Amino acid sequence: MKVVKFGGSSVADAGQFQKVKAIIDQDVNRQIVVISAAGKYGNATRKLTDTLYLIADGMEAGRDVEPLFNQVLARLEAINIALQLNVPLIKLLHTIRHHLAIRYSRDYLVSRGEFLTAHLMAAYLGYTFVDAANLLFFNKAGAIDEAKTQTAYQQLASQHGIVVPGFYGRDADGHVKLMPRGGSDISGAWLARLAHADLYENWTDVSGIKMADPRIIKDADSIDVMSYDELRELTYMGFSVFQEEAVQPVRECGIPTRILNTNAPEVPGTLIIHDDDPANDLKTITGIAGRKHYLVITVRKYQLALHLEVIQHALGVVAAHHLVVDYLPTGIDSFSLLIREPRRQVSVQELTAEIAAACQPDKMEVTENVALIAMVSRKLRQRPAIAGKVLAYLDDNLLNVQLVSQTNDDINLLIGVHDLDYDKAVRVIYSSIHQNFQRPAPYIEGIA
Ligand SMILES: Nc1ncnc2c1ncn2[C@@H]1O[C@H](COP(=O)(O)OP(=O)(O)O)[C@@H](O)[C@H]1O
Ligand SMILES: N[C@@H](CC(=O)OP(=O)(O)O)C(=O)O
Repeated sequence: MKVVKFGGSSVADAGQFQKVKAIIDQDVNRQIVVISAAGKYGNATRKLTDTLYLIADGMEAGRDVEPLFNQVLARLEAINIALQLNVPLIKLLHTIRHHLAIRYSRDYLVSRGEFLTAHLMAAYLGYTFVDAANLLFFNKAGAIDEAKTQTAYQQLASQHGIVVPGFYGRDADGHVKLMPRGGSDISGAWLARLAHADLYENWTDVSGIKMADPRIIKDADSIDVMSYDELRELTYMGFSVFQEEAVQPVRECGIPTRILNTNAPEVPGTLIIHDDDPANDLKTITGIAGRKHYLVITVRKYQLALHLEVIQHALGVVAAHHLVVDYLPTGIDSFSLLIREPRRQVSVQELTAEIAAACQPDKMEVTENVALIAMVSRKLRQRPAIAGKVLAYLDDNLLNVQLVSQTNDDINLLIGVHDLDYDKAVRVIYSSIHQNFQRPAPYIEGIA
């Protein structure tokens, strides 16, 4: 049994729906289908989910959202008509608006993108529509309530030939709750776990995971096989092809995931397997990912090791503002907080002043607009000189490195550069990997 998730790009229009059906028809094991809201592909330049967020913003601000609702209807109706599905979209939308009038909920509204798209797909495949609000339950803490979800899954009339909308479930108070952006990957991973699937197929618009973001490196190599550990690091650092929270449900029960391309289904894509699986190849660097807009605060204090409570105080300040510290590199007399966007709650000046008051440092340095680039591989430990080689290569290309750190598990080498240098640094690092860490003539911008 396979659980198959189709991303928004795979269900963007009637033509994409036809590709999905061909894929389902080709393998009888594809019985549980998770669907995102119609996304971007071809002429469709906006995700349905983004239109729904605009409607939510408009409704909350008291603006006229009629034209946006009409856009939603027109987009889905085009699929309905082209494929002769006879899904009562006008009636469904009417019910949705009735619900919103009685009790407005942003999560409910935005989740209707997957709800309606999945209705269309169920009709097209001849599968049963199963509402995720009756299947995936969250507990009070916002995590999946596994026992309740398992019970709901067991009670399904049929666990074969079903279509489930992704991206949402039901919270402990009985209301629809959205997952983070890209959350249909998470729904699919949970369905795979519930069904004890042999494989979780995640269908998108790229032929597997590339070693680097294809929007920066057009012809980046695909990764054939990688481990969940590596994937987790890379998704955390911005590999947007797979939602980071989708890793754990499948990793824990040893279900492999394959990332596949709906537009080129014959290409094997990327297989993600258990961390200790010997099938993991010996590639030194599996991938490069990154995020921009970090704030780096370095606190210097003589004999820090004897005053570790200083770090606690700094973290207390950051936590009080609900900020996320992704990394915390430490030295003998200093530590750095690598703080991620968004930081709307507090200004940099206020934050710095509060940390100074809490830590009484000898010195503090604050750097804004830092981009972090992670080179991820389980094999870094076996090639200790790589950090030096990459840094030399960056230096040859006149890139100013603001920070270097290697995580303790040796899976992740982290390099910080200015936001403006991000794309170039990714290209340089990618190119250095391709040169097998030799130091050839400096890389020239524009020749990736
Ligand atoms: N390392 C990477 N490998 C493959 N795709 C990546 C990578 N990093 C970013 N992406 C982007 O992720 C996109 C697929 O994710 P997403 O837009 O969520 O698709 P879908 O709508 O199918 O879920 C690709 O089109 C690609 O631009
Ligand atoms: N539609 C939601 C959820 C999702 O998973 O979408 P996609 O599979 O297109 O990334 C979003 O845009 O965030």
